[in-house]
Amino acid sequence: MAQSVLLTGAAGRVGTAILADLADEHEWRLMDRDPMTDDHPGEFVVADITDEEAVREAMDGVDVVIHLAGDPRPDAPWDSVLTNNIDGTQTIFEAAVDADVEKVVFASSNHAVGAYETEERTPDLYRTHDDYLLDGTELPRPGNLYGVSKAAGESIGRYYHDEFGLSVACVRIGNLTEGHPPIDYERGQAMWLSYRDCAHLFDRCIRADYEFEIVYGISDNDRKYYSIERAKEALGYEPQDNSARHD
Ligand SMILES: NC(=O)C1=CN([C@@H]2O[C@H](COP(=O)(O)OP(=O)(O)OC[C@H]3O[C@@H](n4cnc5c(N)ncnc54)[C@H](O)[C@@H]3O)[C@@H](O)[C@H]2O)C=CC1
Ligand SMILES: O=C1O[C@H](COP(=O)(O)O)[C@@H](O)[C@H](O)[C@H]1O
Repeated sequence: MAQSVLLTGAAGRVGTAILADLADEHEWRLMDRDPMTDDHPGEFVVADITDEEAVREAMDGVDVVIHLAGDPRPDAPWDSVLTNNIDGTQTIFEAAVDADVEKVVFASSNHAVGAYETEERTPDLYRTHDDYLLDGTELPRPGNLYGVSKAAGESIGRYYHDEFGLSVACVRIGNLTEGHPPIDYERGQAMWLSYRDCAHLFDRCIRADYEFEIVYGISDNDRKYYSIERAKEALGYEPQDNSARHD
């Protein structure tokens, strides 16, 4: 069934991948601090996610929030991730509870667990012969302040689930690259997420029933150190792409 979905950070790369395949699948309300120049479905709200009043207005009548807005730079400074990724995310969750939203899907990141990639484990970790696998049950282990902000976002989601019963899915997105896996970048190839698998995974997050989930958002790459089993089991994720099938 089509859902009414608020998509924050709609003008960015992940938002673009989602809307490319799902524009006609749901009723969209899009939010970003930058206006969107391309054609887009639904209403577009130009607002910052730290603007509580604007967020509350945008949340009215919404079933599901996909929360992408934030500073995506792995080297982002603390003041930016504190404002955009941590404070902004808390504002979104608080407003979602007050608006009786059913589900919030949070764009987490591989960088929430980046420090598992120790010197001893890499680069073997990025290759098919290595069987080391993170499955989403491990503790966060960020390798930068951006990763800290994503781990904080997951904890904020856990709190709003436990305290208020909101359904929450945290997707630890790998490396979203359009058309083909990253070139000459083993780490990126192991965590590649194609545009169509990205759209499909977020569609499953909109449609599936769950309580609180942390899943990895990558394609079905031969080389992988993130398990996609939980995304398959809990959400019905069926990826079609694999970085090993590209040159
Ligand atoms: N692209 C990727 O491979 C990955 C992305 N992610 C996460 O997915 C989300 C989306 O990332 P991308 O689309 O790649 O980034 P992007 O930079 O292309 O898009 C982010 C969008 O959010 C908006 N935004 C940022 N701060 C905002 C604020 N305070 N209020 C309103 N809008 C704001 C920006 O204007 C931008 O349009 C981010 O949270 C990022 O951390 C996580 C892992 C990998
Ligand atoms: O969280 C993110 O991760 C991807 C992949 O990380 P990288 O350090 O291997 O580039 C990154 O491209 C994206 O910008 C970021 O938001």
